[in-house]
Amino acid sequence: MTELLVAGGQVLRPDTTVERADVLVDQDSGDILAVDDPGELTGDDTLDASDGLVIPGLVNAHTHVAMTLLRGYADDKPLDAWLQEDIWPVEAELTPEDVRVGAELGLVEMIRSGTTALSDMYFHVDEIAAAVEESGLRAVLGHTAVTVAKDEAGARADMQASLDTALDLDGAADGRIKTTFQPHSLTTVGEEYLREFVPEAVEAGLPIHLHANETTDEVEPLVDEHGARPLEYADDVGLLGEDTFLAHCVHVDETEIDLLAETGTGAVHCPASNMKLASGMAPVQRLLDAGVTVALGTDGAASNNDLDMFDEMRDAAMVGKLAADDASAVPAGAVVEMATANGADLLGFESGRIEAGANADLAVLDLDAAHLTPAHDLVSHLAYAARGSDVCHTVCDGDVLMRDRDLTVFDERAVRDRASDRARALIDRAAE
Ligand SMILES: CSC[C@H]1O[C@@H](n2cnc3c(O)ncnc32)[C@H](O)[C@@H]1O
Ligand SMILES: [Zn+2]
Repeated sequence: MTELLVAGGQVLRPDTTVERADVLVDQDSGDILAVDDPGELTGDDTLDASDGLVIPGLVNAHTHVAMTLLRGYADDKPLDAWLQEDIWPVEAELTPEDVRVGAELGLVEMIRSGTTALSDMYFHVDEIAAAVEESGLRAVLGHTAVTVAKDEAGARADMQASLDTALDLDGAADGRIKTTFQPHSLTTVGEEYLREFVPEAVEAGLPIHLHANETTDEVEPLVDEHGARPLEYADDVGLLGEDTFLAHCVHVDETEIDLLAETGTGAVHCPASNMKLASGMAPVQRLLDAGVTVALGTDGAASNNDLDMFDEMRDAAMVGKLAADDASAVPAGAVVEMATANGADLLGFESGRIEAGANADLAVLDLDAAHLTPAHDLVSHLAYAARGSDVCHTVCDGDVLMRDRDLTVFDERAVRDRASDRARALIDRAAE
């Protein structure tokens, strides 16, 4: 057995207290073996965390990782216009190799900023899976189906591809890859396709990930068409349940919040994307009060415009207070739980907590920085003051993916160069 000792750090424990401890990792199983007082444990290899804060690896529970290629390409528009006028026309030109390079760039950014698990919605998923396998990270992947503007054969083929991808890819990368069935949203997938394919996905035991209740432009036509709130309709077609998580949940009323809680459906809050696209403010404190499991996601880099989960924690706390008109709403400890344990729970990973038996997915922040001084409250710092660039070591599944800010996976310079070249060529193609 090869053992890694993460030594001398202050460690964020599952109850969101912080104590000085050593963390011993079994690199063969990829699990945490023990958390004990400093000096009590020994390992074959040591990661020095003596000036650091050791946290569970962050969980980005809703993203489109390959969209890094479109970072800064189209800004300052609302969701519908942004997708229809800018994003979808360019995405139609994306090749499998583009998606591979975009995913690699996003995964590099995640490792650098302490994210060790992601839940992704996109296409050319084999390329994303290959990038995830190479990265050493953990991911929930899937092919996202859209049926609007397709003929029946095309629509059914896309839904079937979502099912087949989820079934085929589950367990890849030695179990670091899991999958979800992914209807894109309640407006971009027709009711007949949801009624046909959702029961098949449920029958096959597949978890489900979709966008829901993101904008009023999406909610109002659904209410008009179905005479019910969008999540009542989602429940009627069988989408809600303990294995489903919904990205956004901005415009949810009390009935829908209760429905999420009763059915055990998760919500992934994407505060930066919701602010940038002016989609609205999600009622996060109300969701938490109702007992809904709320995780955090960046959404894609084209609507954020980065994949830094520290930004997301800060944004979630800030906009959560504004939405509740209450400075005590969505406090630091709550956003840290959303970005760690809650995300892991929704994605179905045994990570998100630093305790014996959990996956050894963790990040170490260098606390030796002006913006982290003084250290009254390190949970406060995580939520309000820390940045992705404070992360100095990242470990996933027991493997060190970044040590002293040097990546041990990917040739970062080459990934960035290829991504720049591919992004330029893509935009040129789309403009032709
Ligand atoms: C068909 S693959 C996934 C699809 O989702 C698009 N997308 C990116 N951000 C959002 C968002 O906030 N709401 C809805 N859809 C979004 C992405 O561009 C891909 O086309
Ligand atoms: Zn999204």
